[in-house]
Amino acid sequence: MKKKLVLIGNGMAGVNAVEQLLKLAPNAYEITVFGSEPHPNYNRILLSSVLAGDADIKDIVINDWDWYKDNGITLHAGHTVSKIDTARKVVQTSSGITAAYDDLILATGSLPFMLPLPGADKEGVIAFRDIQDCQTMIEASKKYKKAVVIGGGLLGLEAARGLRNLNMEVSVVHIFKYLMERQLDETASSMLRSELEKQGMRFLLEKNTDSILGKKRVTGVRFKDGTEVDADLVVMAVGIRPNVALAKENGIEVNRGIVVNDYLATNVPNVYSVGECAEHRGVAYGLVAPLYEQGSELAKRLAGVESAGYQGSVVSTKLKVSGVNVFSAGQFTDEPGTRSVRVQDDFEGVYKKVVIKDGKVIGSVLFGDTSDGSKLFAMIRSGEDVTGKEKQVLLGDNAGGGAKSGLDYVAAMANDEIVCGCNGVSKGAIVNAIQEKGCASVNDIKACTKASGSCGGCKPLVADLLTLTLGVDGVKTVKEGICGCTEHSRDEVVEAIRSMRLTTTKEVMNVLEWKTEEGCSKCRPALNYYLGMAWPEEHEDERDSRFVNERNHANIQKDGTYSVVPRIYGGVTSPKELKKIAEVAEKYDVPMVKFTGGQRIDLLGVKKDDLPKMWADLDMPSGYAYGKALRTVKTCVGSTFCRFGTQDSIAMGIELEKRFERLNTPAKVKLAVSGCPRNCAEATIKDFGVVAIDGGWELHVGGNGGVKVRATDLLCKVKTEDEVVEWAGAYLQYYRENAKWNERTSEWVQRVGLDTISAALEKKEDREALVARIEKTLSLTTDPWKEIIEKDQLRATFEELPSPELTAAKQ
Ligand SMILES: Cc1cc2nc3c(=O)[nH]c(=O)nc-3n(C[C@H](O)[C@H](O)[C@H](O)COP(=O)(O)OP(=O)(O)OC[C@H]3O[C@@H](n4cnc5c(N)ncnc54)[C@H](O)[C@@H]3O)c2cc1C
Ligand SMILES: NC(=O)c1ccc[n+]([C@@H]2O[C@H](COP(=O)([O-])OP(=O)(O)OC[C@H]3O[C@@H](n4cnc5c(N)ncnc54)[C@H](O)[C@@H]3O)[C@@H](O)[C@H]2O)c1
Ligand code: SF4
Ligand code: FES
Repeated sequence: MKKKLVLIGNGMAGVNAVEQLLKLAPNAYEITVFGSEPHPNYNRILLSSVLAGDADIKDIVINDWDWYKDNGITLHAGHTVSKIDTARKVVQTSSGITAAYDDLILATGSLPFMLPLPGADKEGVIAFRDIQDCQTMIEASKKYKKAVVIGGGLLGLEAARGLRNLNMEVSVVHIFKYLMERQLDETASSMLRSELEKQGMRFLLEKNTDSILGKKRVTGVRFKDGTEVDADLVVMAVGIRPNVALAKENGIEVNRGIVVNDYLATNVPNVYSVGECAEHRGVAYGLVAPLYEQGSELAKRLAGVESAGYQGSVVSTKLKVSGVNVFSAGQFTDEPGTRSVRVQDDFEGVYKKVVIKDGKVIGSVLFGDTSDGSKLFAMIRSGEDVTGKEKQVLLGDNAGGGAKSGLDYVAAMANDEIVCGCNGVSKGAIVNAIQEKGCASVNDIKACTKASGSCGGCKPLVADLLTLTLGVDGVKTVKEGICGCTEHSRDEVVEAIRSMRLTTTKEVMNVLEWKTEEGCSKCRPALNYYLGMAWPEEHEDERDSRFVNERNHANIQKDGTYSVVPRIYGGVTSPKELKKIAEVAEKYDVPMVKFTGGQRIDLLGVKKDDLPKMWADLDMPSGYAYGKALRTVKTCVGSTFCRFGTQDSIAMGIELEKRFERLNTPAKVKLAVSGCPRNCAEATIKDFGVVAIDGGWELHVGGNGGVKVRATDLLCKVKTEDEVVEWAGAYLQYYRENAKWNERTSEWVQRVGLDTISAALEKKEDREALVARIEKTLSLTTDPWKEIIEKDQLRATFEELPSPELTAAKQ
């Protein structure tokens, strides 16, 4: 008869131990699992990705409901064990379910630490630990604007990034002067802070929280120094505590965590513990890699496989915030007896530090370029002697001597050594996937073994293993599908549209065998754009494939109202135009009239059914403030009035705006023209910036003043106004034809490189061909609001009344 195994805690550590046990001894136990959360086992690590909008809840399930059934496991999800009778070997849930065991695993994880502040029980004060918390944040972001995250550690910063992606204003409160002080030194921490500030996060450092303000729901946070910050949502990310209450109440020895020996056994016979709740040699871990190592040892023990037992783990961390590469491992601070090698490149934003003691690498911090992370981590764990080649550890062979390459490292790894700590995948499992299952790219390996699918820190090692096993030529260059509905890349899709003359999204989906019938919110607008770009005459814009703002030709606001932004060429208006705008604002009771950063006037708080009437009364062109299109052309006063001006920037700005208005582009496009190098129109943070110089103009490209600030690259200098217009047209069309949908010029220029763009535009005949194509497209555009006003059926969608045709059809 099978023995009975009960697992309390359906989380990452406990279920991983069961998975490993099933591999070693599939028939040894009848298994019962209890989990408080009403979900199957999921990857908690990826909650950060769910919050950031990069993954769905369904994508993060590790073992679905069927897995339990297929392995004969009884799962009680949504049930909390409240009692363990260690004498009778029975557990009981608060809902009354009982289960007898021969062996019991406690894997109850941790509880987020909630600061015991006055007001901490208010609505809107939460932790970030499980699916429920994640959903609460996503819901809150739909209604509220201001989030405060308390704690500038890994969790706090990942929460902050996610909340920024949800369009919330985020302030991170941290008790120390430096962020992530448990993982980074001051230099790396300062670099991290300035990078995150560029992403729009605000930091309140050295702040000790005093209380949470508000009546029923939180409205703010007060600090001990008397200052306050507004908040509609407060996320506490100030650390975790092992969840030990159940063990303690039932006579199992507990210190900070549940005390276990090298075989993960507690002081009570047949009771084991793994995961964040367990304390081994005085350490309770908070990262998955060590928990999986514990699981592996426990599985061996339960399966009767001899082993040396668990010896403790060295840990490494990687912050999962897109656009920021941070790695930390081992002991990274300088102590007596340690020496370190550092490299700092402020131009590239790179910092690397390796700490060495007694000839061995004992710790490392990397910022900006973390590609050496896995290699350094392997060195820390192996304790290899690097005496005499300390510099090569960081600088590679350029520093002389013979430090090992990444390939040497993976070659030297033992087969059972873990490559992907997040998913507990060994070198042997990866090599097996390559040799036996035909995996030939990092993506294949991810799909097959899960390695590299969580924090991504092991990707370089996985790539090295591929090269080692298959040779450079055998590794598949990975093409990324434009979304989950297809494996076809942007270039393949555009090529198919062109070569097969596909003109509707349905055709594209059929011909390229889309996996879903209707596509998704990512591919449908992208296809609609590519089709319009390739076939401006033949393709009919598919309104339903556009986002709500573009469908309605107005920006939806957080309260469900819209904004109206008429075009004001070059930011130049007249008393007559201003009077008209004022009259319309009064007539429709517009609650707010505001100047935008792009030199125009925003009428905010407009009801949907007033939109067509207001546009009819305004009789001005749409400013496309809502679209992936040319937005504004900002100008300074230039030589007309300014004593420094060398050229007429206003006339140039108006010329460009009139020429390119209504142009559909992969992502929004902003232009600016400055009348002299003082650059008052801030042309060097625009998608296309024009700066007047003595005897001509400088043309700048790829700038961005938004979340990721980027200064432009200088494309070229030209002499005449006509040349400015020609280059602008050629550049915009080249961008339209080559960028991915939703890719800003700042990202595109970095991806394809300025040299490629310069080469494509260098020859006059190439520029003229591009200009001819952009002019064709422009000649086919019409003002959307004029069209809506004129067409009853379109107007009816705004007035929320059935259109005359529909009414007639029903009668
Ligand atoms: C947002 C986020 C991002 C993270 N990112 C990373 C990362 O990038 N890298 C990394 O290494 N780590 C990361 N971590 C930490 C990692 O997720 C944890 O170390 C890991 O999940 C701990 O696993 P565990 O099984 O010990 O605990 P848990 O995953 O917490 O599982 C314990 C489970 O037991 C259940 N339980 C508790 N008591 C009972 C009871 N009495 N009866 C029944 N069920 C019970 C709990 O509800 C829970 O579901 C992250 C954590 C979070 C929250
Ligand atoms: N990428 C990753 O590896 C990753 C991501 C998220 C979470 N995690 C893990 O999840 C667990 C929880 O993460 P965490 O960041 O909450 O824990 P943590 O203990 O690593 O960091 C908490 C941070 O909050 C700060 N803090 C403490 N009290 C504060 C206060 N009163 N006001 C402001 N700041 C305060 C601390 O100085 C510390 O930097 C950890 O085990 C962590 O390793 C890991
Ligand atoms: S950029 Fe030069 S010309 Fe334009 S306003 Fe500034 S100083 Fe005057
Ligand atoms: S180590 Fe995190 S995904 Fe592999």
